Amino acid sequence: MRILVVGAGAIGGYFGARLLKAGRDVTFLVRAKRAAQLAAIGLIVKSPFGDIDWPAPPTISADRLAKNFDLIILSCKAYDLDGAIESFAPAVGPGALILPLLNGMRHLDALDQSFGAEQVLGGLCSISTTLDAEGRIHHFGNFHNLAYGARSVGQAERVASIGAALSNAGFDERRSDKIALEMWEKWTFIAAAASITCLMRAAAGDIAAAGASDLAIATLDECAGIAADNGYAPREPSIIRGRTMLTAPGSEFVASMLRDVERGAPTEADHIIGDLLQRSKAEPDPFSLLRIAYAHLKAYEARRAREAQKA
Ligand SMILES: NC(=O)C1=CN([C@@H]2O[C@H](COP(=O)(O)OP(=O)(O)OC[C@H]3O[C@@H](n4cnc5c(N)ncnc54)[C@H](OP(=O)(O)O)[C@@H]3O)[C@@H](O)[C@H]2O)C=CC1
Ligand SMILES: CC(C)(CO)C(=O)C(=O)O
Repeated sequence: MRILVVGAGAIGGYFGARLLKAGRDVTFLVRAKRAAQLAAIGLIVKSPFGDIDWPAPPTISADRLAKNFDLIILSCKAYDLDGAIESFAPAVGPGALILPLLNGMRHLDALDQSFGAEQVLGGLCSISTTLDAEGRIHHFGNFHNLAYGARSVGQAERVASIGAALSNAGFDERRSDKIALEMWEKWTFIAAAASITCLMRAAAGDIAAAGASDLAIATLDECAGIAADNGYAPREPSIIRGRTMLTAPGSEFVASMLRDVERGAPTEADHIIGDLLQRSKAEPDPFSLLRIAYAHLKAYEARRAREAQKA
């Protein structure tokens, strides 16, 4: 099975490297800067599950793509989605399946519109990774899960065909028969985690130390309420897991969005928090924690844009 990984960043680079190491046929679609980095230092992953140092991994640029890939793993940030769709479109033949790993849900609409819903799977990953300035991928924590699944009955048979390509590759992989619900559960958690850790500019354990874990729980409950009102009430175990992660004393857990803010990078605030807020069916509350977190991130982005214009 020929796999195209779109973006060799923190997520695409991590799972792509594990797949390469497991002997799978992987090519990374990259832009010029990342291509140069990979050619110079290779694909480097630092992980508690074992480091990878893969010299000159297979890469391709958008202008050289042909329709000879079976699986396209999409791992760009949401704000790059339109450009990424344009870039990898030449690789999408009638038999290809697209597996997006972005947080949130709205990307599915854009992908369905461009390629047809029958080619777009549901997918998510739970992992904490970041790309440093030199292009190395750092994996934190002790989880690296990837879940995928059919979004319609028509996809069920085709989705089974990618199991062998993703399994036994050095990360936890799972086919889900409730992928839409799992994506909403992940979205609920990441929206709350990004909101509270960005708002506090602190890790879960620091928020607990400040005696503010109740705010983390209130944010999670607000997100879960929106999911429920949209027909995807998170199941009890996912809520308990979320509460535990967001309130654990001493925990260094932060959402990747806080790492983006701390290095002055753009954020996925619109995709992860703004879109969830927009789907709220409750009476608007001007002082909702989610709204305050979103305003905080939009103010950060406004300042970032203003300062970039001056520079
Ligand atoms: N990091 C994490 O811990 C987690 C992240 N996620 C989600 O995964 C998604 C990806 O995040 P992450 O990997 O952290 O982001 P990164 O910014 O680390 O990586 C994204 C990569 O996509 C590349 N890219 C964007 N557009 C294109 C294009 N047109 N062609 C080729 N490459 C392109 C970027 O390349 P370039 O260098 O050229 O800009 C970049 O390397 C997000 O939705 C995030 O929310 C989910 C779970 C955990
Ligand atoms: C919450 C976490 C670490 C889980 O994968 C994540 O998705 C993120 O920080 O972007």
